[in-house]
Amino acid sequence: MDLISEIVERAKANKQRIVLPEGTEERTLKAANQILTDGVADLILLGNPDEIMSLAKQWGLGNIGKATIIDPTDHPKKEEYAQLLCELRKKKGMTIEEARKLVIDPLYLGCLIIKAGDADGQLAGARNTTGNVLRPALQIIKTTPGITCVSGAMLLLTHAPEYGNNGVIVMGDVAVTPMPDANQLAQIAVCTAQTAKAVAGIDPRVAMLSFSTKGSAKHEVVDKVVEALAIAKELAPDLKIDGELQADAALVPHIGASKAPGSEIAGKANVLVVPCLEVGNISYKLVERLGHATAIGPILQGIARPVNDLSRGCSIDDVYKMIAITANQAIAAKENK
Ligand SMILES: CC(C)(COP(=O)(O)OP(=O)(O)OC[C@H]1O[C@@H](n2cnc3c(N)ncnc32)[C@H](O)[C@@H]1OP(=O)(O)O)[C@@H](O)C(=O)NCCC(=O)NCCS
Ligand SMILES: CC(=O)OP(=O)(O)O
Repeated sequence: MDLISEIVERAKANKQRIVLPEGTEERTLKAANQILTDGVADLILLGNPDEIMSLAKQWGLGNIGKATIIDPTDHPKKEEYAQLLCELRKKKGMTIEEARKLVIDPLYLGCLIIKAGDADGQLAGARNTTGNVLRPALQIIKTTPGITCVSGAMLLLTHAPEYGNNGVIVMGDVAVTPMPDANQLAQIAVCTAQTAKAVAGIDPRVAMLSFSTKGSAKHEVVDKVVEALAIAKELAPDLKIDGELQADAALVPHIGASKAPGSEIAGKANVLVVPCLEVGNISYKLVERLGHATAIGPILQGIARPVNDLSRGCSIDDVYKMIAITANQAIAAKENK
C-alpha cells in the first residue's frame, strides 16, 4: 500500500470531525464530497447552507448532505463561542462586541468549534492566505505544551527513490516563521521529525541544512544552525540529527561520506530542516514544479490541535489528502494525551 493510501485508511478506521471553513470554495467542496463518499472523516462545512447545497447540486456532489453545515451568521452556539473568544483574548483587551464580530468569521469560528471540543481539526487555505488561517489558531487554540514556535512541514513524494525514505522527504519550516532564531529552529527540527513519524510513519533522520558542511564556511547564519543543532539534541536526546550539512551532503551517500565522514545522518537524511522560511517555501515549490514531486502540506505543527493550511494553488486531490492528514494528526494527538 502506498503512503497516501495508508494515511487514508488510518483516517477511515478512526473517523475524526474536521471543520472546513471555506465551505463554498469549489476545490474544497469537491474534495469534501469525495471524503464523505469514501467515509474518510466526518465533516463540518461552514457557509450559507442554501449556497452550499446549490453549489453541490450544480457540481453534481451527491454526498454533501452527509456533512454538518453551519451558517456562521446564524449559529445556535454563536453567543457561547463569542464569550469563549472574549475570555481567551481578555488579556489582549478584546471586548465582547469585538468577539461577536469575529465569531462570524469562518476561520475564527472553526477554531472556536475545536477549542470547545466540538471538532477535532480544521483545514482551510484554498482561498485564504497562510497568515489568515494561522492567526485565529495561534490566538484561540495556541501552541502544544513545551512548544512556542509553530511551523509547517511539507511531505515531498519525489521520483528519486535513492533519497530519503524511498523518495519520501519531509521538509520544515516551509510555512510559518520567517526568521527563526536558534531556539525556534531547534523546535522546528523536533516538530518536523515528529510530523514525519506521526503522518508518514518515517523513522526520522534529521539534517540541519546550511550552505556549509561541518565548518566548511564561516558566517553568523551558519553559527545559528550549529547552535540550533545543540539545542535540538537537548530537547530530544534520542533524535537522530546532525548538521550543519549542505543538501547534497545530507542526501547523497558518497558526498556525505566525503564532506561529513562519520556522520550517521549525512547521505541518509529523510527530514530536511532549512535555516529560514525563504529557503523552505522556495525549495519545496521548486522541487514540486521542476522535479514533478507531489508536495503535500503545509502540515502545521506545534499547535495544540491540528489546524492545517493549503496552498492557494492546491488541487482537489491536495485538499482530499490534507483532510486525511489532518485526521491522522488528530488521532496522533489523542493517542499522545
Ligand atoms: C504566523 C503569522 C501569521 C503571525 O501573524 P501576525 O499577524 O504577525 O501575528 P502576531 O505577531 O500579532 O501574533 C499573533 C499571535 O500569534 C503568536 N505567534 C506569532 N507567530 C507565532 C509562531 N510562529 N509560533 C507561535 N506563536 C506565534 C503571537 O505570539 C501572538 O500571540 P498573542 O496574540 O496571544 O500574543 C505571521 O508570522 C505570518 O504571516 N507568517 C508567514 C506566513 C506565510 O505567509 N507563509 C508563506 C506561505 S505558506
Ligand atoms: C504554502 C503556501 O505557500 O501557501 P500559498 O501558496 O497559499 O501562499
